[in-house]
Amino acid sequence: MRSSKDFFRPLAVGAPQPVTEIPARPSRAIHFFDPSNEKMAAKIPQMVGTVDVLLGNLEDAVKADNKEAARAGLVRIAKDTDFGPTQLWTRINALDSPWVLDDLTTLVTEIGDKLDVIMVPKVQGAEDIHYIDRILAQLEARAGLDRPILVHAILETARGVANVEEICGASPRMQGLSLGPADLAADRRMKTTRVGGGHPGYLVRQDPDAETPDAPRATFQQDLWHYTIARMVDACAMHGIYPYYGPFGDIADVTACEDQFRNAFLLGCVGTWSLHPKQIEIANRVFAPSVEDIRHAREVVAAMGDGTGAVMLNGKMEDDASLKQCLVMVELAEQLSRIDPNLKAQYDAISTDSEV
Ligand SMILES: CC(=O)SCCNC(=O)CCNC(=O)[C@H](O)C(C)(C)COP(=O)(O)OP(=O)(O)OC[C@H]1O[C@@H](n2cnc3c(N)ncnc32)[C@H](O)[C@@H]1OP(=O)(O)O
Ligand SMILES: CC(=O)C(=O)O
Ligand SMILES: [Mg+2]
Repeated sequence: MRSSKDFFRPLAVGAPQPVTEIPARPSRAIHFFDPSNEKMAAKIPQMVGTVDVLLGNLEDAVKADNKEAARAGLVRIAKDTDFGPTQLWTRINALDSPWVLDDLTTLVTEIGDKLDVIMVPKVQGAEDIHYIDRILAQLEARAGLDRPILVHAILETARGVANVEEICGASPRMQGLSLGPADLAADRRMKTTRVGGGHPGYLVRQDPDAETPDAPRATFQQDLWHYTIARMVDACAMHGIYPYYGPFGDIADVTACEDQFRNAFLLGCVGTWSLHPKQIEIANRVFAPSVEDIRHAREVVAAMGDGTGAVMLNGKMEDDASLKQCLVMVELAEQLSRIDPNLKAQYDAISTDSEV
């Protein structure tokens, strides 16, 4: 175990000072692209400003024969593109793969100054983060970087879920976690073949009626991912880092995608992945508080005065704790307003309404 005094010392001579806090940068959608796919890659410069995070994917979904082309493509895109307010992330190959060492060496030395976050797949425990932490420090020192690259882990093995708290706390670089429902389902030997989302077989059924025991009984589909997302949210909150839903593979089913994203937002996630351009709009809408929620939250803030005691507002009790819930929403709306003029206009219009 590292001494708490050493936790914020660089892990290599000449590496940048570790951060003491992870900045709350809006990241409603982490948009995946394959840098070896020329058609997709050509679209990336035009997507800057339309999405909070662009992620050059090097791992699963990139063919083995294209791994080197994907890495080189990402370097080229990063060098040639001004990302403005949009963050640039990458997902490297797994730590036991033949590609990961070159992924890290090439990306940090060539475009480390452009990369905000490195996503690490199939993280099993703190030892994986310790490995990444040290090698990143060495490479950052070699590249002369002046700020550390942050690390995001995908929760996609049963062991990773069992170790989720230690993963979140393993390094000051830890920025957040995403759910990896496809690999996680396989690793747990779950019996679903879908990439995220629900399953019609995972349900509860209404009790039989005593008078008509043979009458049809309503069923209610349940969320397969509730347990894992809830664990992830608590582990991230405990360590001051950010939880994200992951991929929703049924690109055509925009309704179920929106539902899954909203469940994650309500439970505490700050964003999700987008695999196809049409999922960006869904994520941007869902991972922002609604105008109604902000109107209510501002009313509570105004009614609560110094923030203590209890008041009645529209027939409901509000107190110190509900004020804190409202402040979560108000702060998120303020952060998003700084980068999204449409949302700013919608939230600003509320003040005008209530002043009239
Ligand atoms: C379990 C996991 O690990 S999930 C993470 C890994 N998976 C991924 O990253 C998948 C990323 N997405 C994709 O590969 C693709 O979107 C697919 C394979 C799902 C669908 O691709 P297509 O069949 O080409 O979709 P579609 O025909 O609807 O595409 C429409 C346009 O959007 C483009 N497009 C599709 N996906 C993307 C993307 N992620 N980013 C940018 N552009 C895209 C296509 O190139 C196409 O362009 P065109 O109109 O100029 O021809
Ligand atoms: C997200 C991911 O990598 C998975 O579901 O396996
Ligand atoms: Mg995976």
